[in-house]
Amino acid sequence: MSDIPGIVITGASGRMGQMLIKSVLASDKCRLVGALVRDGHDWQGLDIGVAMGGQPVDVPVTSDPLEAFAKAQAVIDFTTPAATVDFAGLAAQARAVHVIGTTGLTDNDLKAINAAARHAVIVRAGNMSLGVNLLVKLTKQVAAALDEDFDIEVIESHHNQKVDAPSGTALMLGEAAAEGRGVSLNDVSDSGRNGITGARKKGDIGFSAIRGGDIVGEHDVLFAGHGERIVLRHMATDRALFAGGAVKAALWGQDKRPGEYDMLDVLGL
Ligand SMILES: NC(=O)c1ccc[n+]([C@@H]2O[C@H](COP(=O)([O-])OP(=O)(O)OC[C@H]3O[C@@H](n4cnc5c(N)ncnc54)[C@H](O)[C@@H]3O)[C@@H](O)[C@H]2O)c1
Ligand SMILES: O=C(O)C1=N[C@H](C(=O)O)CCC1
Repeated sequence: MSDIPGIVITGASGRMGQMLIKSVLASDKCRLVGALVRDGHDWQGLDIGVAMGGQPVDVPVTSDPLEAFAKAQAVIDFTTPAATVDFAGLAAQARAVHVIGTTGLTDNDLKAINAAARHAVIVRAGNMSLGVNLLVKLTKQVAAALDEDFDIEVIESHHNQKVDAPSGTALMLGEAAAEGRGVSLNDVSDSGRNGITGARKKGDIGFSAIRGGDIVGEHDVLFAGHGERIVLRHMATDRALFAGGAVKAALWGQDKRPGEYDMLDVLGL
């Protein structure tokens, strides 16, 4: 029995799942103890190393979350909102740190996750990269320094398989801009413009989503004034960035009290 934390990766066959498996296997600070896929997936029962086209790593793929989480000190979860809500309850039952990267969560999903965080540590962020979390801080600072003569627009680009919009990152940036301005994002958010929309409403925070090809994730926060524009930009070119942040969060959470945390907590920003 090793004393470094054992980690389960959910959605193991997904884009982020596979990247997370590689990150955990490459780390000497944690070990892989489980790889979870949807029930009926053809990887079930295979060794995860072999399923991913490499050497065996002695971790069979399972579709039983209870069995997998019982062996884990942390669960890293980049799946779908419905799966993540289920996993939040089960990870809390197992007293495992639950790192949530899943985006597209509704207010009801967030309530369920918040309830699970009464019993266990949950770290949730729409983006686990250092760069984006720094951008969140900068966005709040710039929004606080400028008045409503500067229109704020968040523009995001992602690959053509992404299912939610605006992206989790865009919403984090929009929340930060709204906080800087001292308003609630719900009151000023404007996304999905189409048709005769009328002139832009002063004070609104706009969102635009581009989907195409294999774009990993790009975000601009535009502050457009009269005669000048400020653009804060982050461009991700490698998903390893998100996986590295998630593993860091799983380790950080090991000695924390139950509650809901984010990457600003983990990174000390
Ligand atoms: N927070 C971040 O830094 C960050 C970074 C990248 C992606 N994401 C988010 O992570 C999520 C996944 O992204 P992706 O590109 O890997 O998607 P993906 O579709 O490639 O992977 C999702 C995987 O989850 C699996 N899954 C669904 N329900 C499941 C269940 N009940 N049990 C086990 N597995 C289940 C699917 O089979 C799939 O393999 C999205 O919400 C995305 O926006 C967040
Ligand atoms: O590929 C995705 O999906 C991504 N999702 C996150 C988001 O919604 O912001 C982070 C970037 C990649």
